[in-house]
Amino acid sequence: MQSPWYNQLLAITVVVTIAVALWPPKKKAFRRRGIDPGYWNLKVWPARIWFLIKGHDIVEQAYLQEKDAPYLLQSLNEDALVLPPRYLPELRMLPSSKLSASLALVTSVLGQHSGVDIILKDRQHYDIARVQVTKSLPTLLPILSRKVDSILSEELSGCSTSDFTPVKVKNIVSALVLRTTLLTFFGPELCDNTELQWVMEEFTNIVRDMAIFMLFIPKFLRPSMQPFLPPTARMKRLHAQARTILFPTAWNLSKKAGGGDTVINHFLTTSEAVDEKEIVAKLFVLMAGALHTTKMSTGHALIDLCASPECVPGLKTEALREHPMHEDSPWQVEEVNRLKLLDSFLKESQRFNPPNYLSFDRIATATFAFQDGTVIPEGTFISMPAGPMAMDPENYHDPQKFEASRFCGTDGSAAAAATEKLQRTHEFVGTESGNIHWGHGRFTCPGRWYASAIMKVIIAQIIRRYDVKFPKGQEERLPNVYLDLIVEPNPKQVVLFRVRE
Ligand code: HEM
Repeated sequence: MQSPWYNQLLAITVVVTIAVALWPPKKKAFRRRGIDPGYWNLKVWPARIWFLIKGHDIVEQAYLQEKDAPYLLQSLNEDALVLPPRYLPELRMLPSSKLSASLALVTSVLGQHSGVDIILKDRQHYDIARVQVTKSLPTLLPILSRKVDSILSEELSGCSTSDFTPVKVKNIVSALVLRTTLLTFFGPELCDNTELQWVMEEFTNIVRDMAIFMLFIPKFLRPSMQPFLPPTARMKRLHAQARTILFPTAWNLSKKAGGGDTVINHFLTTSEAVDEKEIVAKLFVLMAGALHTTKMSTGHALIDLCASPECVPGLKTEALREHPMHEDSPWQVEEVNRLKLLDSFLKESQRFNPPNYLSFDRIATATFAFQDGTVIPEGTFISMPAGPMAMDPENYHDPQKFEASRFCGTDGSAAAAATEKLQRTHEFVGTESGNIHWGHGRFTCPGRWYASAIMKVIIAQIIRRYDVKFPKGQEERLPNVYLDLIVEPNPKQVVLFRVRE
């Protein structure tokens, strides 16, 4: 007769063997790039750090070596499945019941711990950016145009027609984008409120700090630890501060604006019951998304003006044709829409400096299979290699060459002659094969018409009013800063400004 110890040992061995067999590394079918976090994620930290330092190179190399093969990549938080572009047509047809962009956004910043998950409640933030903000552009843009002018005059008050004045790109772009965005969100009374400016920028810092804390805490402990972490208290105070600034005045402001084309007013008027806490939470997330991306893209564009001085005369001629120098009236939306060369320049700048090297982030909310049989299990975080796609000769002729007129022909006439559909893909907001910098499909950035319009006004006004160039001895852009996959303009970059005669 066998001893009870023998039976127990046998039972334990069987259970462990089954557990190991049923618990292989996640999504084993796909090749892995970067460092494998290994069984039970034992090597997850080396994998995360490697991604932080080398994420950009890993994605680039993977595309060059095997662009049609999906691969797994341990990013800072989630384990992402990077899919090749050939799956895009199928992915864009999938219903929102199978793919979620908002959930991917929340997951990527561990936003369930910092309140970013408010965007999962409904689509109010998305609809306001897409519908109300875009519809308000004809009335909003002239107001923003005047604001751009006054910010430029303030920030460049030391500039003259005789000498060039050095200005940090980061500072001027930050002032322009932050204050115009606050004007759009809260109206003229609040856009220059420095406390509100600080509050709105601080939100992103706290979300980042919370995510960093959480990475060090095992998943199952996170919800119980969250209330005791320093970012939680900071976030609570920040929300309270925002409500104090915004809510005594919000209704009055909206009434004063005569129906109110501010984002806060759109939230108030489209909410069934006004819940200040919820509105502030949604405003924070929308503002954070709008600010960071628009600042980066505008910074890149300003630097590209200096890096490609040969494209400035054409852009200047176009801007002066649509808005002659003697006119001190603000830009109108129809005039901005006619800036086709500027559209093309901004698209080319974005092609070279995408906001993120991976785009089209989604979470599979149900298991599905592609036509080739590849199965994407529920819960998979998927992405696409936006950066390398934009530099693929299959998508763009001579992709390494910066061609300001690539999307419209040298004088803009090609775009004018093209069909309406073609014209639309040639706009900055348009997407063509190889371009997923605004995302793709049914969740494409809903704020892109607004972002494009304000960026065009900023760059067109700089071109009309100033000569810009790099400091003496600098011919090329300082290298971009890659923090994992985010492509930031170099924070040290300085541009010289001189008032045009
Ligand atoms: C140059 C500036 C901008 C860039 C490059 C950009 C890019 C993007 C990208 C890539 C996405 C993800 C789309 C997808 O995965 O299909 C996105 C989503 C979004 N963007 Fe933008 N964006 C910009 C400006 C703005 C602005 C100014 C607003 C608001 C007025 C805005 C509001 C949103 C919203 C609400 C989402 C959806 C978030 C969600 O999934 O819930 N964006 N944007």
